[in-house]
Amino acid sequence: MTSIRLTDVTLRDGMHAVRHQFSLEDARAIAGALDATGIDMIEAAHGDGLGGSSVQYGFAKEDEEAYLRAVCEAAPNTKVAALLLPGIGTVDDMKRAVDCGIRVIRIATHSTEADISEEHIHEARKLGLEVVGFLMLSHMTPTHVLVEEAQKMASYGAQCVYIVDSAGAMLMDEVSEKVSALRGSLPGEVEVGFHAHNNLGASVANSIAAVRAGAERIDASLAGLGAGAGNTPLEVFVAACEKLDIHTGVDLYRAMDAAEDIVRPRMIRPVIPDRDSLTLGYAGVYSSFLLHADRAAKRFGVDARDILVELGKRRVVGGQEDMIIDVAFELARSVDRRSEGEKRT
Ligand SMILES: C[C@H](O)CC(=O)C(=O)O
Ligand SMILES: [Mn+2]
Repeated sequence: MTSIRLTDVTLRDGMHAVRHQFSLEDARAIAGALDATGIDMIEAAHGDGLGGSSVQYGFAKEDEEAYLRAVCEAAPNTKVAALLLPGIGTVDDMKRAVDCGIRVIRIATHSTEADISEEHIHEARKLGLEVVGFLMLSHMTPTHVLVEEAQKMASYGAQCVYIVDSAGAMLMDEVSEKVSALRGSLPGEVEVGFHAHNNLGASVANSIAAVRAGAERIDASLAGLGAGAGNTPLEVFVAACEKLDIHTGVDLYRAMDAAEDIVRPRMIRPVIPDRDSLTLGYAGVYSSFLLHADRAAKRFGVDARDILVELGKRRVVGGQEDMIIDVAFELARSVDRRSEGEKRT
């Protein structure tokens, strides 16, 4: 039987889907329900990681430390992790998170920029944290480059490196190719992880493909709550794993109940591949751009899909959120110019 470890991201990636507005009470309820499932790890933070609460990424409802303390208290049997994107979060943010009780840090960079994780990984190891490297928008990066980037993270001290399908743009063959290349080239003691988004409706199948290709850790979230069309739904993935004899250590019924009774009532929109979130996967765009693009589309009177397709063509990456407004503005201006031209003829 294959055994894997799951990390739940409802209280971090799921934050994007609720505009970072979970209350402390929401966090406690979700963390407590997850703790009861027996899951290995829970990630909690602003959707864009430590220090993410800002004009650029959207203000969170609660103070970061209060939020982390609430999750650690409500989930005493589960390791709590935080995400940190160098440039958004700092080493001081990480130290404060350690004081709140986190035991794991996941350091995220664009999939060709592992070198900016070196200092943070070193500092995290000095603090005694378990360290995971998180290579975002992995679909944009050829496999041999991804392998080099993962090797850099491992050489800095990461104990696990994730392939992150931030755009939900990958399908099973690509997942298998990338995961098995990492598994074949990293030292045996460095685990390989996979983080999916469901924009093409393939998150569960992709996560199973990752396990079959050698991934030891998989991310999931209750009811799939996450950016875009969400992440791999935890309860669905656990059920699929049971059928395939893959051991996760998660209690299926408790996960189903937590998804249904605790998370679904807290959703502010259905987390499904609808026309806009599907376009993220189709165009290969960062899932957390979805709500920003929806807002820009309304403001400038254009179709959010046109914004997302143009962002995909420009290969825009995380941190370039301001481009969403630029593109929406340009699209609106070209529509205005066309209608001016039509009036003249
Ligand atoms: C900051 C992003 O939301 C990290 C992530 O979950 C992804 O890239 O996917
Ligand atoms: Mn994600």
